[in-house]
Amino acid sequence: MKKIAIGGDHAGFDYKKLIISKLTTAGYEVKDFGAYSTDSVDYPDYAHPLALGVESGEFEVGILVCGSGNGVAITANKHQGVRAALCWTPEISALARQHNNANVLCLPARFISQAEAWQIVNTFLNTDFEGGRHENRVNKIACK
Ligand SMILES: O=C(CO)[C@H](O)[C@H](O)[C@H](O)COP(=O)(O)O
Repeated sequence: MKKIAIGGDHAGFDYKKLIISKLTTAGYEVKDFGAYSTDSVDYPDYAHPLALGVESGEFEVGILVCGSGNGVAITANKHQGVRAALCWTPEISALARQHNNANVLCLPARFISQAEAWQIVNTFLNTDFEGGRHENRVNKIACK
């Protein structure tokens, strides 16, 4: 079972809480990197520690939630080995895994419902990288 890191800012707090509850019920081991309330915070303070955990290999998958999903995605993608994808439908989420081998899922809490968020998470966790022609492309992403 995958070890999952989850985090976000105040805008993602309620969604994060719901996703943690569903993941735990499903038997996943989940580490919550915060934020821990809806008090206003700065998303890099949570996205950087989570991305470090994925970069180091401690966590196979990360999930980040902020208002638009962009702040956390931009932050996480500063880390080598992190491929953070902003996903707003299950179809985009599947493609982020199949074609991009994304290892961090970024959710826009202010633009999707909680039910949609869970479908997107579920798809991300249950879709494999296709490899093949995509392997070489993904290998070219990293800056040497
Ligand atoms: O980083 C973001 C936008 O790129 C996130 O959506 C934040 O959650 C958002 O900026 C927070 O906005 P707020 O007005 O401070 O609640």
